[in-house]
Amino acid sequence: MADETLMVNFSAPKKFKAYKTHHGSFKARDKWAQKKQAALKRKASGERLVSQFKHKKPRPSDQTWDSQSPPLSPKFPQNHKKHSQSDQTSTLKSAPLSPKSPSPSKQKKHFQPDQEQPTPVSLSPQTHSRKQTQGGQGPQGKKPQQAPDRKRSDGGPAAGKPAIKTSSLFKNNPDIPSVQAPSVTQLKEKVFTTDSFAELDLHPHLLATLNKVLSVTSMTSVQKQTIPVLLAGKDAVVRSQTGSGKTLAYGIPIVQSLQAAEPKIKRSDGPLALIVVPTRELAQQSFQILQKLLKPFTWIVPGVLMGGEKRKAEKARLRKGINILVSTPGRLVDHIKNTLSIVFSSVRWLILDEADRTLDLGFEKDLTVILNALNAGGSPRQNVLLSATLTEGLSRLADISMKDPVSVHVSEDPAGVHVPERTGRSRVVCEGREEQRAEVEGEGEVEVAVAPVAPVAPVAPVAPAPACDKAEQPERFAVPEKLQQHMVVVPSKLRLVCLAAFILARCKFESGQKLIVFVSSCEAVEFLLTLLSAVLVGQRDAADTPTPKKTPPKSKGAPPKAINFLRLHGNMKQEERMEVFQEFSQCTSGVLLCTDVAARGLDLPQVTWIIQYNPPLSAAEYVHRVGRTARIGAEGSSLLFLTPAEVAYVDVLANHNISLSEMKLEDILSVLLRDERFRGRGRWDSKKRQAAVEQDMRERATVLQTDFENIVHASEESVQTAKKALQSFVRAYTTYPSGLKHIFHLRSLHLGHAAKSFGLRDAPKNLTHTSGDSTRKDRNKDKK
Ligand SMILES: Nc1ncnc2c1ncn2[C@@H]1O[C@H](COP(=O)(O)OP(=O)(O)OP(=O)(O)O)[C@@H](O)[C@H]1O
Repeated sequence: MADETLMVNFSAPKKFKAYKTHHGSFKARDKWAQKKQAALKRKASGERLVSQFKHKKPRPSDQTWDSQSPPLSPKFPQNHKKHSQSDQTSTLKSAPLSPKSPSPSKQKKHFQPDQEQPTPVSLSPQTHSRKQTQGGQGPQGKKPQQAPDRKRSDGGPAAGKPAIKTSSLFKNNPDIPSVQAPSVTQLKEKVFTTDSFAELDLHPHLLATLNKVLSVTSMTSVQKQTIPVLLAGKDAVVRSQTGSGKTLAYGIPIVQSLQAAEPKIKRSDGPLALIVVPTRELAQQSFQILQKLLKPFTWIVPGVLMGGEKRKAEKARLRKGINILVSTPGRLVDHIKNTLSIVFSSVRWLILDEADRTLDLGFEKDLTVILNALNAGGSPRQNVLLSATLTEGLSRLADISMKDPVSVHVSEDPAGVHVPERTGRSRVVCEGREEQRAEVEGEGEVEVAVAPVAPVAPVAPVAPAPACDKAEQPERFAVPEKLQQHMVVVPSKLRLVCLAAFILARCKFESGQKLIVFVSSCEAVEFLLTLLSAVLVGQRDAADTPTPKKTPPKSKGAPPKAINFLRLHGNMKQEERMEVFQEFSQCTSGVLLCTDVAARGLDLPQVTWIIQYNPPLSAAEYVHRVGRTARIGAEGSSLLFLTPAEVAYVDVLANHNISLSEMKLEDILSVLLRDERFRGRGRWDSKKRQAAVEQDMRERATVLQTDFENIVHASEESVQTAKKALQSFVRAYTTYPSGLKHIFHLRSLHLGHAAKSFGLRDAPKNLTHTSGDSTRKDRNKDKK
């Protein structure tokens, strides 16, 4: 939908569309990846990007680059154009990181020559860029002059080393505002109770399965409140925080009731319980839990239907009979319309897990079809809606499909009762219904042949929640008690290096860290996967020591600490999605780059950090994303990236009782001081002064950014891929709901700076968009 509102003219070569990495890991299956791997190998052998000159003695003439000097790789001629000094190269020293950093003039003062002023990274287009030192042909196709190796032998600012062409990363950035996080009373939910499952009147085999197979003994709060209600045959609307055990809260009563059914259930009875979930991974996960619960009750057959699987095989399984059916909405509708053997006359249970998401995803029409088909079946049934963020909009669904539902709100501070105390700049901002991010479930392949369904008691289409009334009190959401929530304000240009530095800090200098990074589009996920893998993974000259002087001689055979990058998004093939899901579930450390396809319901063990590289479309989605960590009473942390223009989002979250503490950009970037791969040419390591340390850090950040840019600009294809990723980011930026447009608006997006965070040296000239009207029209159309 939003696609149509953008008229972006990137003409990426068609063949490039086929470039994908495999299994989410970085594997060279395509040309671009091969090139990047080649670059990686060069680095791995200690050559960095100046390998060709490693053994050549630097000469004074090597210090400069002139028009006679061709660039260094035959692959790069077209990229070797000179960039204007103002926007492409600069000294690092003059730009403040934030208002708190020394002002340019102050910094200058710090770095007087008599105070060992650092050698400025050259501004001059006559100096060698890291790329320029790679060898190859110049603009005029002439041979390069010899360039010295930028590796130092003495630990000092190597005389004879090339200057590094630096991007103006720290210049012309908007000021970082000081963040006055409003004080918020967070809603609390006690996860566990002291009550055992044995107190419920469950079948002994079910009880034994809970204890032995699922290793659970005490009930969680939501289980204690929900299971008796459902066992009593009532409908329920269940809201409790992420990772609090909602799956068992509905799974146990279903299994308990079906195993006791008389006459004994047969496969041929068809579906008796239907569980609808918004994503395939969640469908698979819920199915696996039900399989475990059903271990002692072999006559009850569970099954799963989801987009991406073979319909024929699913039809065959439906024909044989499935008693507890888990499905994504799109695929279920597909079968309702096309599979004769799907019969709902016996359905006694309808569970809508992540019920609000199922509506948000634009599945309301699907849900109407499902409800009509169930009603046509005519059997009385229990209906249960569950989510950590059930909102008012869901009550309409409850009206349609439920009978006097019992409301289970685990929070100690039920919404509407307590008005949290706030100070600061809080303001009420209500999010309207979310725009659908088209890729999310990847169910687009569902072909629905319009076969007539004859509903006995047709239900009206489930209406989406109307746009929030400004005066309405926003929903208060509970987040896990042991979740440490952080935010960092990062100017656009520095986003990529900040993300990379954060990943390095967690995955290279700490162990056992499992990170999930949320990104706003599939293309950006793919792009980041390739780029981060190429730059951060497996460089053998990496030194993990804090100071260069202590750098050990290159260790023979000591493997570099590899970072396991994976990715998950809706444009992936189904098998790949499942493999990645399993792999990330089982690994003990790694980074999962993903879209919101992984935001809901997934129970991935031991995730330590959630990074929201792009802010979510709503506070509810924020809650679900961070809820992938700190589950079931465990500890976990989250980090939200905001640009200076987006800082007001902190207030929006505060209005939903979500409170964040600020991390400083400098603190995140400071990890680069420990990584010698990104060492610049200054002798900052020998100095203790704060200004020198900061200068060193900036230089290293620039080296890192230059690595990214070199990889992106290694070929026209990779430039096009970066542009496509940027384009997808811009498109996603248009999908923030109107209630958040004052924070996330294209007008406040600096394209040139955003381009930098995609490793592009310039803002693409042909990227245009019609930001306002048509986007709005689309959104209104969507609301009708
Ligand atoms: N009573 C219990 N004791 C210990 N662990 C439990 C208990 N109940 C559930 N768990 C575990 O807690 C984890 C989270 O459960 P579940 O995925 O059902 O949470 P949820 O509330 O549905 O989360 P979300 O809102 O994110 O979907 C799972 O690993 C599950 O095995």
